[in-house]
Amino acid sequence: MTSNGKVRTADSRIMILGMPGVGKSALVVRFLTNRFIWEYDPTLESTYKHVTTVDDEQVVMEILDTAGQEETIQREGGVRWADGYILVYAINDRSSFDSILSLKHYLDDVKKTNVQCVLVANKVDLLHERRVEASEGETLAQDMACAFYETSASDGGEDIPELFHELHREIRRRKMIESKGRRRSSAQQVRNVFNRVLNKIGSTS
Ligand SMILES: Nc1nc2c(ncn2[C@@H]2O[C@H](COP(=O)(O)OP(=O)(O)OP(=O)(O)O)[C@@H](O)[C@H]2O)c(=O)[nH]1
Repeated sequence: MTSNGKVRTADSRIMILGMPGVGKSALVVRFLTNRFIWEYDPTLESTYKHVTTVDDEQVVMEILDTAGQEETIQREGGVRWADGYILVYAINDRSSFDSILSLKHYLDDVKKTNVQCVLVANKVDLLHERRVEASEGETLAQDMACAFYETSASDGGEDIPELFHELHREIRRRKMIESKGRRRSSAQQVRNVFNRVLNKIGSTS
């Protein structure tokens, strides 16, 4: 809520994606409540509005937690809505890691740009079941030009707030660059009109 009573719009809209069961809901709940809950309804898609502090600034985040088996059309609506994406796989599920790159290509295609994202390897508490090395996650994150975190929603998850904050920073950077670009192009348009008027005056005098 702002001081004049209006509901503040979100500073960043974040969508969380990954195969079923990798722990997307668990990560969101850990971020929002600092708790771990063992089971969630796998069919639910939920949006949360959350006020938090990033670099001493109060920000409003909207978070869309998707169900892994979502309809394509529903998912595409979420992708268009979001400013940035958290891509999640589980370290004990190789296929969830293998699906990440095509997911990133899908996001780039829908948004027609190289999207802002963070790569998260979840369930690091299950080290004895590891099927994906940390170095593979790091390399993939470098290829996708995004930050990489290995974490566990069930086991502490101290770095979970930081991964949401880092994505927010990336989104903010992108928005600043885009709004500077828009300001520059509208200033240029004014200059063009002005020049045309001057030329016209010059040619008639
Ligand atoms: N050991 C362990 N289990 C986890 C962790 N995170 C989630 N789980 C478990 O993994 C299962 C799936 O977690 P969810 O958070 O529902 O996964 P999801 O990606 O939201 O699943 P869908 O909604 O089906 O797409 C649940 O049984 C969780 O308790 C973790 O960090 N470690």
